[in-house]
Amino acid sequence: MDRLRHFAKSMAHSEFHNDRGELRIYESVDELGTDLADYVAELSELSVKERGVFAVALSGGSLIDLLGKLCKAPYNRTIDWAKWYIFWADERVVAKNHADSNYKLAKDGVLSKVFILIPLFFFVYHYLLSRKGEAVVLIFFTDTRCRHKHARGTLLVFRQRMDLRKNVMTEHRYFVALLSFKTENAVMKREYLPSQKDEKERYHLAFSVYGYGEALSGQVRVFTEWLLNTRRAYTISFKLSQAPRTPNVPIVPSHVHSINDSVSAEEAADDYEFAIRQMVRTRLISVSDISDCPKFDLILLGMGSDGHIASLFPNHLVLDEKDQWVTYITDSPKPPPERITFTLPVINSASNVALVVTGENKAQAVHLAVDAVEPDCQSIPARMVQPTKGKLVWFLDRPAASKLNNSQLRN
Ligand SMILES: O=C1O[C@H](COP(=O)(O)O)[C@@H](O)[C@H](O)[C@H]1O
Repeated sequence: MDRLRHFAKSMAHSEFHNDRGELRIYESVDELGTDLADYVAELSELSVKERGVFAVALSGGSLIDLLGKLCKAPYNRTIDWAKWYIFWADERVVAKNHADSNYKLAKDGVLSKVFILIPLFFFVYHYLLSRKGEAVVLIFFTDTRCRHKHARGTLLVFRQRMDLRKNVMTEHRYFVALLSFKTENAVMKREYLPSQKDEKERYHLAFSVYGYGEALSGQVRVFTEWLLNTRRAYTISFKLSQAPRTPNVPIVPSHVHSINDSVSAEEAADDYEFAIRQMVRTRLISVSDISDCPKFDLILLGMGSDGHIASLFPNHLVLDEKDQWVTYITDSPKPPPERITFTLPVINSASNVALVVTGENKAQAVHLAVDAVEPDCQSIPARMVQPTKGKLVWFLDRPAASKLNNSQLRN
């Protein structure tokens, strides 16, 4: 199976190594997205095994779309999302709900598909842990205002997450059903519930969940009690506006570290560095044994057509910053002007850095960043990404690789 996967993977892209790291070149953006998700998932697994957590820094731009496969099967089930700590390698100093915010981009593209199930999942999971050996019924309600396929998707993911925790679940008999609140549908679907009265009585708890505002939750509870013939029903309700559009995977909201958007760029950079220092102190982020810099398990970078990475632009003074971990600029050549950014020492202290670049408009910058060319290319920020001890991997599609010197890499 593994050999097959390896074969399939090696067919999908060409892989080369030079002193600029590992270059992976893909025939299509879709293949790139699949391999990128695989790569992130493998690093996450490794890091969770070694350190118990995975500290990852994201960028904005086209990278977020390319990370989209992480929210889909199999990664939504197999990745231990609860162990992820998420940061931004750069951020625009705008409100979190502003169209230019890198946080918003990641939230809409990836993280919003991860938030909503958390309270429910962890609540139920911890409840189950405390009721060892007892039988439990979980009922997911939906109604016509909730689109059923999404409710079913959520149910499916929930069930899979529970099944993944086999060591806990073997302690229980549990049962999951999806019902519609509309009475006629509920009656129709009663076959999903334990049928015998004595069977019913063995289930002591009902969670009725999904898509309701406060006003309806009481009715749902009464209905649940009636169905289960028990007074120990428990109801959790979500407002319809919070209903997820796709099945979710659980990232813990407090593990998502976005910038303070209500202060100046300078203060936001200081605050962000302070937050990272706290995490280094508790070793949620490792520390480099060469510098005193944080050692992220993975930093994911995009690259602009001018060769900028994070918010480090060509010929900008902050490229020389050696002391700060996070710095700020107020004169970004690409709008918006105010940004915060990881500095090069932090990027180069990471255990892994991925540079993800697609499109022909970036081919010249890729050539200048990767190939051995004239000295003035030294000022291309992407060329300055040289992890001291870590590993650098370039994910390129064919058009982005089309100006590389080595003809094997171009075709
Ligand atoms: O402004 C930025 O641009 C770069 C590159 O973006 P892309 O859309 O050309 O991929 C991005 O990596 C960075 O995070 C962002 O702030």
